[in-house]
Amino acid sequence: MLSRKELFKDTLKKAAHAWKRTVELHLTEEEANLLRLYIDQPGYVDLHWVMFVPAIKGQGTEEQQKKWLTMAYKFQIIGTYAQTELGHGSNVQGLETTATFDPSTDEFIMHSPTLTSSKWWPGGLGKTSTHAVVYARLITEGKDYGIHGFIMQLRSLDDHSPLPGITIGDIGGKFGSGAYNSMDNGVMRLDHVRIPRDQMLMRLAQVTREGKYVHSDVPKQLLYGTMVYVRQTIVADASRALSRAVCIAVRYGAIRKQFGSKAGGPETQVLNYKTQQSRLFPFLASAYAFRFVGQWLKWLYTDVTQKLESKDFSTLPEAHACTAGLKSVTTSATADAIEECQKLCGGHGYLNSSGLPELFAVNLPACTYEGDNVVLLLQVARFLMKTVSQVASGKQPVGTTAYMGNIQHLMQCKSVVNTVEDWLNPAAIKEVFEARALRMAVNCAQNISKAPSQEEGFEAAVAHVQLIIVTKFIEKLQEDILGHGVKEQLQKLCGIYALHLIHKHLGDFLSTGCVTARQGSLANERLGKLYAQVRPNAVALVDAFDYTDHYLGSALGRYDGDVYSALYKEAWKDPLNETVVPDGYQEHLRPLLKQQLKLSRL
Ligand SMILES: CCCCCCCCCC/C=C\CCCCCCCCCC(=O)SCCNC(=O)CCNC(=O)[C@H](O)C(C)(C)COP(=O)(O)OP(=O)(O)OC[C@H]1O[C@@H](n2cnc3c(N)ncnc32)[C@H](O)[C@@H]1OP(=O)(O)O
Ligand SMILES: Cc1cc2nc3c(=O)[nH]c(=O)nc-3n(C[C@H](O)[C@H](O)[C@H](O)COP(=O)(O)OP(=O)(O)OC[C@H]3O[C@@H](n4cnc5c(N)ncnc54)[C@H](O)[C@@H]3O)c2cc1C
Repeated sequence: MLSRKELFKDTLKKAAHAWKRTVELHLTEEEANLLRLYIDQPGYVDLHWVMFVPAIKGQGTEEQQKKWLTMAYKFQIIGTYAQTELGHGSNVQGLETTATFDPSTDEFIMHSPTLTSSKWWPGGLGKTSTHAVVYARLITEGKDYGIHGFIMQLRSLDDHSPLPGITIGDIGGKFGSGAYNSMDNGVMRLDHVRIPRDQMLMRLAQVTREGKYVHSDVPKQLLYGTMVYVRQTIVADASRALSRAVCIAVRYGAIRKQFGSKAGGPETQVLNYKTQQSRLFPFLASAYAFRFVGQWLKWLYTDVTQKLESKDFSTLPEAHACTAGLKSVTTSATADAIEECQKLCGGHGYLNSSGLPELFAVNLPACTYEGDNVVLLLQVARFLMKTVSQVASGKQPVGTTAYMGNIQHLMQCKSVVNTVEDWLNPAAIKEVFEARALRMAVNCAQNISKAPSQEEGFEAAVAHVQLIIVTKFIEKLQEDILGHGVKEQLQKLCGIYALHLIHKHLGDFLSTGCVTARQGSLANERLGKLYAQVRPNAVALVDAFDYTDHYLGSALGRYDGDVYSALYKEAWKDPLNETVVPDGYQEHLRPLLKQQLKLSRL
């Protein structure tokens, strides 16, 4: 119900309070991040911690880190990540902003040469940030060395006004009434703004006092390292958002009743309808699947970071492919699922008080930010094509592509599934997913060799990423899982996750010969049985997410199920209900009604 200005100020207030508590309670960086989650409104702090600080950590020298991170940790400065421009987003190499070295003053001149080079979108840039890591083309000795990161002060630390040569503002309202409108995504034009040479982030490359460009011995892809880090955190965000939506839809489905009453008896809970289960339970399974793969991805990222510190860059391509692919698949599935959860809740799901419209609006842009999902899947495809060609030349693949080493078997194997029960076997499931992913990648590599096209491989990338998610779910079930019967429930959800993908992508499985039509139909039969088995525990499985009513923010998803009185109470809070006769009655309704009445009496 807040206006844009009120919403923005409310976010500033909450973020400031969280910061105060962080200091008072001496929270670690990880704990502070968790606390920030409960602000639950996008705001400048997200960019400060999730992008500004990691960019300096990953791309700054030790000296630069000491100087800037000390200030950033104490919130003496607030930073953002200014990469995207009005005319350029996905194609980072196409950015136009320039950083031209001037040896006479030992400074870089930061400039926006065109309208399309205006920085556009960075969160917190519009009204809040005092500093930014700005990405620009480095030009020295008359040569363009491509994109590099620079730390720039944007606003005065005394009165917050923009520094000379910097034009800065908010880019305007966004999708939905609340959602991302709490964030001041910004626009910035630079008019020959000078910054000291040592504000170029110099871990990857340096410019000497004389203006000579020197590249370090680290791969230039580390320039994109911040994006790898954030994509990994976005997978965890997606699983959280999806579990919130599913929690609302499952709990409401157990309360809502329609049809089916016999002789005046109670109607049927909509959650008992098979159509409702087949639409909703795959999302329940996905919420668990994304959580487990998110935990694994966090481990992978930590592992890669440790290797990078000891100058082992070998796992960087895999980390890029995994983070890009999983960010893409999980955020797309989550946005689609939240939208479907609204429909699963019928008309009430469309009310803001259901919590679903806000959840959708705030998570939808995750399909775009931090790399458009299609563009990222094409990066995965590129990685797969390289791996296929390495396998062809005898190299043994490792990590998430290790299955490709089993090429002889996987290219010709036939699924062992013969009965409905066989689809309970994790090894049988894994094999068909591996065979499908490999066959699609190999087909794609063959097509590309005939008619090279960058866009080939999208589907193969999806198949590979789905295999990763299924595999990590199966591996999770091999761990010790506490709690009576918990493992059995998770096994059912794992089955639902995998088999619903077989159902959804049956065309791929059939056309690659991984599954026969009969096996596809057995998978559907198994799926129907699993839905029925999960039904009695569905509410417990969403209660297990352990969300408070306050955090869930939904009249439909209340823990106590007292949905109708909550909806009724929420309706009366609407500003339209502040008066019985609405504003505007005197000017617009009354004259009209009176006139029509007069006419009818003539
Ligand atoms: C705020 C959240 C709201 C939630 C609601 C409330 C809850 C609050 C809780 C908050 C909690 C957490 C908050 C999380 C907040 C997230 C906020 C995010 C805000 C968004 C920020 C942004 O969007 S920043 C801008 C992002 N931009 C992009 O991602 C651009 C995408 N484009 C690219 O990355 C590149 O252009 C490209 C990879 C597509 C192409 O690069 P290039 O032109 O160089 O070409 P190549 O394809 O030739 O690649 C060259 C080689 O480099 C390899 N590569 C590419 N990328 C990487 C990488 N990242 N790492 C390693 N290697 C990489 C590529 O594979 C090629 O290798 P070879 O094949 O070996 O040559
Ligand atoms: C809420 C939000 C917050 C953001 N925060 C920040 C921030 O803090 N800092 C920052 O720097 N940026 C930020 N961004 C910008 C974001 O990173 C870009 O929007 C994103 O990288 C996509 O780029 P684009 O908008 O240029 O889309 P485009 O690349 O123009 O995409 C348009 C369409 O073209 C398609 N397409 C593009 N290239 C290809 C290709 N090669 N093959 C096939 N299809 C293609 C895409 O799939 C898409 O459908 C934010 C964006 C949003 C929405």
